[in-house]
Amino acid sequence: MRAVHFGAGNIGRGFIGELLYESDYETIFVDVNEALIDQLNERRSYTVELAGSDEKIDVNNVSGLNSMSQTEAVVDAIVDADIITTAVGPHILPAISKVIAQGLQKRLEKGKAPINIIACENMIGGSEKLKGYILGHITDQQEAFEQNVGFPNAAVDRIVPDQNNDDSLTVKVEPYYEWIVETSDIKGEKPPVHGIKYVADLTPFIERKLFTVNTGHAGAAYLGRYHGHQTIKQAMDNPSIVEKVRAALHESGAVLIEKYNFSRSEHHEYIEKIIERFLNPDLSDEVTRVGRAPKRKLGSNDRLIRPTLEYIKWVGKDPENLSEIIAAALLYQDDNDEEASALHQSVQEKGALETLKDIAELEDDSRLIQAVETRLNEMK
Ligand SMILES: NC(=O)c1ccc[n+]([C@@H]2O[C@H](COP(=O)([O-])OP(=O)(O)OC[C@H]3O[C@@H](n4cnc5c(N)ncnc54)[C@H](O)[C@@H]3O)[C@@H](O)[C@H]2O)c1
Ligand SMILES: O=P(O)(O)OC[C@@H](O)[C@@H](O)[C@H](O)[C@H](O)CO
Repeated sequence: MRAVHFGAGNIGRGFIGELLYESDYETIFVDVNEALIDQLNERRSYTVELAGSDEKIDVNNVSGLNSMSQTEAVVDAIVDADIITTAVGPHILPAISKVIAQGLQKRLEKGKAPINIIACENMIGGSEKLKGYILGHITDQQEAFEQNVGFPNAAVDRIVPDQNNDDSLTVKVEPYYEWIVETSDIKGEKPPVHGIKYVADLTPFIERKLFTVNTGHAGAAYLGRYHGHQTIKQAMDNPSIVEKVRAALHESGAVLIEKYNFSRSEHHEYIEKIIERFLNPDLSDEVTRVGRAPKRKLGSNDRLIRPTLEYIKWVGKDPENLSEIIAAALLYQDDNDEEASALHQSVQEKGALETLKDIAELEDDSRLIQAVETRLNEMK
């Protein structure tokens, strides 16, 4: 079987590539990083190391293509693929949609078997979103497209920090992982990938993941940066930060428990397990990686604003800890991060609250704005 995977970065190589290999796929990684692509083609193999153990997995049968300069080859790879996956970042999905559309169109012309495209990005409805971008490039055969191309939404969870290994293809990852895929939009057979858990309704799973793992992670990153810490572990070793992150996860958790009828004790165990993962002594994860793209993270449907608005709506109390994380996100600075620079400039020009209202599409008198204002005043 053949997989075409867009994005040979941390999660692409360190998670999706590993599971595809273990499921007998040959994987063609499509990326824009020439050096990485050359190395994949030279060696056809790389290693995944499980942090905290001696276990190493050699991932074989891999190669690389450039999504910008080798479009014809990418199109042909898509024609012969059995599955397509992505892990490029939500903002890159529009950029890869045209070449995917060309490949799919050619598949349809040749009457190939149905195929599924799974976006493994940290967002709600990622595959569906990608489908929207791809549809913008599908000029004919729309009906065949709808019948033969599935875009099942997914939730992926494994912490893969930026890498700093002697071997530049090696990826060190945490042993834990979860890959959940919704069955409702699958076309043809469910892709036989070891490690995927198929569910009929992804909503509770993606919300639990995004509003616990990623809400807590963002909390550690933004509060960590505010207090001068460099890594997530250092931030979480600060007793005041770990308590605020835990309390924020109990705020988002109160909503999740209520909405999805999760067992309270199991959800509290889930929170503690995540805090333990953030404290992993065998991984070094920079707050700048976890805090990257803060404008995206302050979006209305993302890990900070959605759970805070829902806490106000469902629980009716002051979202004390979630709003402190949002305040810290508004004060976040990283000159090497385009979104962080734009955010900082906007905060300087029109103030933190106006910036938040714009990014998160909130009203002046919103309780969330008032809560964040209180926290900002306390933090000054
Ligand atoms: N790292 C994690 O812990 C983790 C865990 C779960 C989900 N994710 C999600 O996975 C996605 C990727 O994250 P990551 O941490 O692997 O980032 P990354 O930066 O390590 O990898 C992204 C890769 O995409 C490539 N890319 C950029 N533009 C491209 C284009 N036009 N065509 C093809 N490739 C392109 C980059 O060169 C890079 O290799 C994000 O949506 C992230 O939220 C990450
Ligand atoms: O990838 P982002 O930028 O959406 O979020 C940063 C981290 O929180 C994220 O990559 C986690 O490591 C991952 O979601 C764990 O499963």
